[in-house]
Amino acid sequence: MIDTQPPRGTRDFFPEDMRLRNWLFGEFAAVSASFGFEQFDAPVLESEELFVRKAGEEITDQLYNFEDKGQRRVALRPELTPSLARLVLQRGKALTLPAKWFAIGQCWRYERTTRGRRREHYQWNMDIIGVPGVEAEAELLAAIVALFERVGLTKEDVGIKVSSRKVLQSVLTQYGVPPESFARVCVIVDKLDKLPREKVEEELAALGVPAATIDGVLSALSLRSLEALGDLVGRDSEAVADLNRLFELAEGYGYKDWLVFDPSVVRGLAYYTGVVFEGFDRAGQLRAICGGGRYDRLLGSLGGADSPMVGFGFGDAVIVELLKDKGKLPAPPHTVDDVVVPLDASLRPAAAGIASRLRRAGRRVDLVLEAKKMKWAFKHAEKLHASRLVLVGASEWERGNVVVKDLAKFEQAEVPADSL
Ligand SMILES: Nc1ccc(Br)nc1
Repeated sequence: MIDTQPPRGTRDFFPEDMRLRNWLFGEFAAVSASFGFEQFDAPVLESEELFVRKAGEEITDQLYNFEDKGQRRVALRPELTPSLARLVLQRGKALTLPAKWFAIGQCWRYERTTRGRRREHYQWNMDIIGVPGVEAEAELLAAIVALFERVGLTKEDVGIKVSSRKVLQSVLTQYGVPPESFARVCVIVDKLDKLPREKVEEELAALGVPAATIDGVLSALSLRSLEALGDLVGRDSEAVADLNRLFELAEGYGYKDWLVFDPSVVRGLAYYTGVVFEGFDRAGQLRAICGGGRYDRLLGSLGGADSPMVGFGFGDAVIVELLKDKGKLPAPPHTVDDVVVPLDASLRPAAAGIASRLRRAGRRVDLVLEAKKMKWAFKHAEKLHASRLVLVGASEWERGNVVVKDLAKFEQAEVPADSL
C-alpha cells in the first residue's frame, strides 16, 4: 500500500479539520470585509527572484526553491507580501490608492526537519498601499484586535507589542553604523529572543558592528517607555512622533490597552522600515501570533517606484494552539437541515425530487442513498444534527404526502410533499 501520510512537514485536513479551518478563515475574511478590504490571491509558485534578499533572513535561508522542468528557478512562496508587491507593480499607475487588500494563502519553507517543524502554514495578510502616515498602522492593529475579540480572546489573554525600526536606525546612526548594514543588523537583532546574546554579538561583530555599539543597541531595546525613548533618541525623533501618534489613535479606536511599547520588537524581515508590531500571548507560552510593519521601500527593491506600504501576516497555527490552551477552540459540527429517506426503492425518484426542491430552496439536504431501516435513519439524522427527517412512504405518497419529523420539537406530521 502507498504511504498514506502527507509529505513531511505538511498537514491533511479531514472534514472536521476543514470545518475548523473554514471557521477561522471565515473570521479572517469577516474582519477584512468589516474593514473594507478587497481579497487578492497569487500562485503559491513564484519565480525565485521574488524572494532573493541578501540579509540573512531565516525566511530566505529556508526558501522552498527548485528548478522546474523548464530549467526555471522557482520557489513555493514563503510569505505573501512579495507577491502583493508584484501585483502592485504589475497594476502600476492603474492601481487606485490607497488600496486595502487582503489574502489568505498557503506559505512554505524548507525546514531541515531536524526540529520536525511544519513546512507549510496558511497566512492571513492585510496590507494598505499608499498611506504614508501611521493611520494605516493604527487601522491594521484595529483589525488584529477585532479578530482577537471575534474569536473570544481578551486583552488579558493577548497583547500587541509595538515599536519602530526607526528606533534602531537612530541608535545605529549615533554609533556610526552605515545605513547599508541596517537591514542585516535588524535581522540579527531580531534573533535576541531566540539565540544567546553572545551568538547575536558574534553575528553583529561579523558585520563590523563593534561591541560598544551592541551595548548601545541592546540598552535601547530594553527601554520600556516612550519617554525614555525620547530621552535617548530625542523627543522630536520620527520614531517617537510616529509612536506617540499611533498610541493617540489607538486611544481613539479603544484598543490602547491591547498595545505594549516594546523596542525589542524588530521582526525578522529585512524590508521593514518603520513601525513594527507582533501579537503575543500574555502567558508567554507561545511564539508570536501574528506580526507586521511598514515597508516603504519594498517596491523599489524590486525595481519599481516606491509607495508607502504596511501590512501584517497572521498564521493559522499559533492562534489555534492559543485557543486550545484557553479552552476556546470551537468544534464546528457537520450539520444538514433535512434528511430525506425513501421507505421503498420504488419511491427513490420521488425522494430525489423532494431533495432537489429542498436544495433549490436553500436547504442542506442529506438524501439517504441506500435502503435503510427507520432506526438507522433516525440515528443518522441525529448524527447530522438535522432539523427534520422527511420520510417518503408508499401510502402517504399515494395521497401526495410525506411524513415530516421535527427533530427539535419531537413532533411528527403528514404534510403535502410540495408544502415542504
Ligand atoms: N515562512 C514560513 C512558511 C511556512 C511556515 Br510553517 N512558517 C513560516
